Amino acid sequence: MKTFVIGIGGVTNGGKTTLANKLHKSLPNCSLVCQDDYFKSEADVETDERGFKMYDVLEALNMDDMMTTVNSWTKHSKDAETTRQNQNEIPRKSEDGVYFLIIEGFLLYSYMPLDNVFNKKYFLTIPYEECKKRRSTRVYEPPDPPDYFDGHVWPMYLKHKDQMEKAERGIVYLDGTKLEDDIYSFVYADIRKAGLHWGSWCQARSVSLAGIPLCCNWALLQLTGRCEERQHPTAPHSGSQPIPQILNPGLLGGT
Ligand SMILES: Nc1ncnc2c1ncn2[C@@H]1O[C@H](COP(=O)(O)OP(=O)(O)OP(=O)(O)O)[C@@H](O)[C@H]1O
Ligand SMILES: NC(=O)c1ccc[n+]([C@@H]2O[C@H](CO)[C@@H](O)[C@H]2O)c1
Repeated sequence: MKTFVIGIGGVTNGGKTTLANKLHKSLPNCSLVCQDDYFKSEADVETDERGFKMYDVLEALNMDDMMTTVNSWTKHSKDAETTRQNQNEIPRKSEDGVYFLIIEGFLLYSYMPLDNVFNKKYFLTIPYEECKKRRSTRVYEPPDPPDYFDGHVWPMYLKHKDQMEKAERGIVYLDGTKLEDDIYSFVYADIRKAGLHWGSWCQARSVSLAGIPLCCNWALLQLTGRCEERQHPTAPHSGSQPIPQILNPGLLGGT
């Protein structure tokens, strides 16, 4: 089984959906899960002391349902591969045989059950002013009440980003003010680059699935010197030091 799970996280209006849709169209055998599809109904979302509906926290989302979807995709990919092998189909080139899953959302990297699912994590950032401007053109259901951006959305984003950075686990930051096509081309090339070492990568993943801690795979990859993939087998509790990844400084987000 060859699967590759891509996280497209980031700030509200950072361009996650735009990027995820482009990748979804261009990657073969690719599925897409959008976190926004798992919001609870308005009545089930808590209200804070100022009267703001607290949409920008994990509790506003049915994350268990989202995980069920992700796990079901993993199972289906596995079943599809088994069926193909049972039918003695000619094995395709390794890259062709990969099943891609894109998970897109604004609160991906502080939700622990998803953490080991990702093979590659991207995070789009845009500055406060740009974010506020883009958000003001959007109409959510329910629409943002006055002062919602400053009173709830942006503070929750900063909190989430802070938590994420404290536990940095191989996230590639993207500057969401760059041209849409440039961001897409960079990410697409980065994913293809990861695919170049597909064989060893899949081996590492199946070892982890067999129950050996991911940190062992991490060590294995370091020993074999496959630097490009160091960030993949992320081990949140392994105690290993985060390895900064600077693939394309021009696209790095700094906000
Ligand atoms: N690279 C870009 N440069 C300028 N504008 C962009 C860029 N990418 C997306 N946009 C615009 O920003 C707005 C938000 O984009 P998009 O819906 O992709 O963001 P998002 O992160 O999915 O937002 P949210 O999750 O909050 O709904 C849209 O109007 C989109 O056209
Ligand atoms: N989709 C929804 O139900 C909903 C309702 C109200 C607000 N939001 C906003 O969506 C963004 C994530 O894409 C968050 O910033 C929410 O505030 C979504």
